[in-house]
Amino acid sequence: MADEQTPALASGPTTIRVGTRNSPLALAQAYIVVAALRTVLPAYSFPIHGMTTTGDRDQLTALYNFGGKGLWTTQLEDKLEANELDIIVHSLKDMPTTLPEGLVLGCVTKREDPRDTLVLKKELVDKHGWKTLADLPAGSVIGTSSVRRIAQLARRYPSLKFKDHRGNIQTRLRKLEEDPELTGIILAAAGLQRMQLDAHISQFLESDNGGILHAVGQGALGIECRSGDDKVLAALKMIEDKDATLATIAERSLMRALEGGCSVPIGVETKWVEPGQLRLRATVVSVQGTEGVDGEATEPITTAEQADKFGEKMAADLVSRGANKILDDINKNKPAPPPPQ
Ligand SMILES: NCc1[nH]cc(CCC(=O)O)c1CC(=O)O
Repeated sequence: MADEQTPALASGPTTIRVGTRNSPLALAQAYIVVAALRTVLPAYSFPIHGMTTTGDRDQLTALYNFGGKGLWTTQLEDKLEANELDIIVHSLKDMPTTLPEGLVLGCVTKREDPRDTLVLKKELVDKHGWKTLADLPAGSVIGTSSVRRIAQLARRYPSLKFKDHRGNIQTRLRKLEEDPELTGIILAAAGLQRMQLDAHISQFLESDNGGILHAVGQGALGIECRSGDDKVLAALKMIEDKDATLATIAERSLMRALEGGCSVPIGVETKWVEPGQLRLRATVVSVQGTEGVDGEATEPITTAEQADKFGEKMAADLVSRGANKILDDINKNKPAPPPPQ
């Protein structure tokens, strides 16, 4: 955090306009970022503009958007480019690894717990005392639409069944209780924690011993801005978290190098095993969970360039051991997007 304001922050307008999607989670995240900005820039104001995007309205098209071109983000980015907004707050995991020209990832803030969690149907917990995936009988149905989650869970728990499950977090929690077929659902810890819904969590899915790796960027917030906007960049620098930034740079460069969009089954985990020493684990799994290529390495990381190289190196290692075959199969079998309506 800067002790003194840079000249860019000390002069000119004192308003930073904040764009976000309109979902309860996105709004909660925008409030978190605005609260952090207020503590470092108390004289500034941060009006929040919520927007319902195509991705929110049309979940079918969004699902087909394997390439990660960001149906959830382009309309907000148009407003950023048109100077109608100054920053956009995103779940980093929903941000494409390549941004439109002229826009940059201005900062990554302190990361929440990046793990996935299991939320079990209350009635079944009360009746059977189930707590974890290992407690569930064969054939239990887990709701999730994430290929990454399904593929990894199927690999570890081959007797589970999966059912498509979408909507915002509140909707998913409601559908879990209402749908007689479902035993449980998988949700990111971070989203539940940010909305004080973490009492619903039955189990944190661990990464050890062939466990579940989370999505690239999961649990972190990414703030997008114009590349030449010195004032905003200086403000964002003050709320940046260095560890989260370097770790997510490595994760995103791994994904970029594998040309994976948000629906491609790449799981990762980054941990600072000691200060300046980053351990990166990654897995690329086939859609049915029958094949997988795993990687793990620890390197000294203190700069963005090193983090970027680390991710690329891991990607090359995974490819040399067969990850490209899995990704090619996925791209071959990718359904054509539905016609526009
Ligand atoms: N794809 C939706 C999405 N984007 C970010 C989060 C959770 C918050 C985060 O990972 O930062 C979620 C919900 C979920 O996966 O449970």
